[in-house]
Amino acid sequence: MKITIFGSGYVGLVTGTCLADVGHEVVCVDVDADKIARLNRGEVPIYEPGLEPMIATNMRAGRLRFTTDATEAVAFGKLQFIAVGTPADEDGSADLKYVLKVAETIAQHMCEPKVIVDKSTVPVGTADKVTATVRRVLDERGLDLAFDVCSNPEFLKEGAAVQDFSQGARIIVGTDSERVVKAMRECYAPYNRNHEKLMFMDVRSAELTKYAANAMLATKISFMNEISNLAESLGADIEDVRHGIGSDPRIGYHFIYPGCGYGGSCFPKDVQALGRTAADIGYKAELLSAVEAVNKRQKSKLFQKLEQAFDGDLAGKTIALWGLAFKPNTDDMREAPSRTLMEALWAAGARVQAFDPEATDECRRIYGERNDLSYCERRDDTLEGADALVICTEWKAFRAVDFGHIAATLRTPVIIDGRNLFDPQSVKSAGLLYFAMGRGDSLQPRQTT
Ligand SMILES: NC(=O)C1=CN([C@@H]2O[C@H](COP(=O)(O)OP(=O)(O)OC[C@H]3O[C@@H](n4cnc5c(N)ncnc54)[C@H](O)[C@@H]3O)[C@@H](O)[C@H]2O)C=CC1
Ligand SMILES: O=C(O)[C@H]1O[C@H](OP(=O)(O)OP(=O)(O)OC[C@H]2O[C@@H](n3ccc(=O)[nH]c3=O)[C@H](O)[C@@H]2O)[C@H](O)[C@@H](O)[C@@H]1O
Repeated sequence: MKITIFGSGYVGLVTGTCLADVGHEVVCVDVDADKIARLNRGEVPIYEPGLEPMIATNMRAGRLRFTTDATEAVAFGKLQFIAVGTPADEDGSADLKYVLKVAETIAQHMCEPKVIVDKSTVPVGTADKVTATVRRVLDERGLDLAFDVCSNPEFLKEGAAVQDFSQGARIIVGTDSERVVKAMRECYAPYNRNHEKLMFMDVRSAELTKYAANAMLATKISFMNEISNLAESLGADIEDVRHGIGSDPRIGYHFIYPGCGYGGSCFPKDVQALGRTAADIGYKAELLSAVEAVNKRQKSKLFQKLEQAFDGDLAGKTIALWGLAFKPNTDDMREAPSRTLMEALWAAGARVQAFDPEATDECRRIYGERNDLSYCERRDDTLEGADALVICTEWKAFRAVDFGHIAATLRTPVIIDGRNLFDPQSVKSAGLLYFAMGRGDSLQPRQTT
């Protein structure tokens, strides 16, 4: 099947590559000429495990191409995917200007019927806006061409995007058109062999399903962070509590890790956008507001713990920071807790010595070279001359450490662990002070009975 994908970011690039990998012919189009030039040279602009070799294989096989030429791209695909950004607007609603621009572009160039597939995360009612935009431009061109607009939200996670796309739990399609059902069945047939994954529903339900999924996941995290803060004050250990509640199959172990707040390009903006949608129809979405508020508070916890450890005086201190990305296995730093921390530390007159296995270049792109930020080549280089160690991201390479070496190298024996990676007893027995999240007893000997 011939497929065009507008937007070659995390979602567009992964979607296009995976669809080419199962045998479809794919053209990815982007307005970022530099990104397209890099892709055509075989450079992959994002870090995503497994993606680079898959792109290379499918480019060599002639099934995957990259272009900035919208005319060629629109002419190519029977399916025209929209996978461009939907960032938060000033009032928190999703900004649809990129989505509607693509709708306009498709309508300006199409000369035969097309199925337009909205993969970007968009508020309920967006398919109607895309339809109206396409119709307006076709009218301006004096053309009466058939077209369909459907919703096909994406549920992949960064860091596991290829696997999530290829082995996702479900494929949601919102449409009331038999033509779309047929086309989308053909597109996704390679993923639908083991059992039926395609779920067809009306467009509005599909659009809402995406926000409901992200809001539910964000709610789980904020709930756990709330309980974690209670545990901390009550002298309980959130890690024991997590195991205790996760063992109930109605709750489950997945996605209930407390931490230093959720980041990334999606949960923050999507919870906000759903709240905005609710406000627009006069509904006060109190749970969503609480989820956001708890997350905002949680992101400042690491700084507060440092202040606590240093009696409020961080001026002139040097902080070793492990993990810049908003989560492991990505170089994405959008809304990362590390940014909240670094910016607070700089405002307080402290320096940061940071290491991340993949996100250093991204950090340089965001913050550039500055006197109060050193980029370290190796994890343990951050410890040299540092007053404390803070862990922001749970990369695998941070899990096994020599606490004796950390204690001997840091100027002050303090670890602030935003991801609860370590056993408090092991840290403590190396002579380190351990401030974790929601572990009320982490500074005291653990009771064993
Ligand atoms: N990043 C993620 O893990 C996920 C993102 N989503 C949603 O997917 C959408 C895209 O997100 P990302 O891929 O992260 O965004 P991104 O920012 O990584 O990529 C968007 C791309 O679209 C391009 N673009 C903008 N206008 C264009 C136009 N008129 N024509 C062609 N290309 C254009 C940009 O240059 C950029 O390369 C958003 O709505 C997001 O909420 C959904 C699931 C997962
Ligand atoms: O719409 C999207 O863009 C995507 O948003 C999330 O994916 P992503 O943001 O890539 O990453 P997650 O693994 O969900 O993590 C998001 C944030 O939550 C935090 N988190 C996650 C899980 C957990 O138990 N605790 C926790 O604090 C992570 O550290 C991270 O900062 C969803 O998991 C995807 O299903 C969805 O498609």
